[in-house]
Amino acid sequence: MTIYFYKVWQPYGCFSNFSPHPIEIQGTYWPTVEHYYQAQKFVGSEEAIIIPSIHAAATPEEAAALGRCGTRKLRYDWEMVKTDVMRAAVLKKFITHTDIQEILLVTGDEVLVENSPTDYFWGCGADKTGQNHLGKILMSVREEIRQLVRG
Ligand SMILES: Nc1nc(O)c(N)c(N[C@@H]2O[C@H](COP(=O)(O)O)[C@@H](O)[C@H]2O)n1
Repeated sequence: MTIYFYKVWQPYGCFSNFSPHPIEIQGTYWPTVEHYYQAQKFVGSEEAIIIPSIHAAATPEEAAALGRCGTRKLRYDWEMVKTDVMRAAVLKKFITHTDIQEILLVTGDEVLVENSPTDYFWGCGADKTGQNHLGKILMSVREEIRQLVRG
């Protein structure tokens, strides 16, 4: 059975990058994966001045709105690095928070799908044909943590 998730308040909401699970990466604490991911779009770019505002955003929705502002230029290599950036953040989230790690592990080998009606890259999109990269990352993180737990 495929497990669909999207909004934080829906079933499996802890799989959303908007869930309130802080992560620490290279000595900096980020309130959510979404805060971290949106900020990384500008690392080393001429728009890097926006990073502290994204970090301080009161909600992941606000962080996403800042990062998605169409007039800001993203770092030149963003398309090449964005899935690695996301995977590192999602792995950190599920290693740090053992309560949701358990929820992830209990999904066994089920297919996980971000049921975004608009996102055909991270999610499956409105017609379910999207690439579902977030779901794929979660499944690969699940496998990596399984190996770590088994030792
Ligand atoms: N708008 C929105 N609301 C949510 O609750 C979501 N989980 C998402 N999806 C996330 O949006 C991020 C992609 O952002 P960019 O389009 O690359 O700026 C990614 O974290 C998705 O999982 N969207």
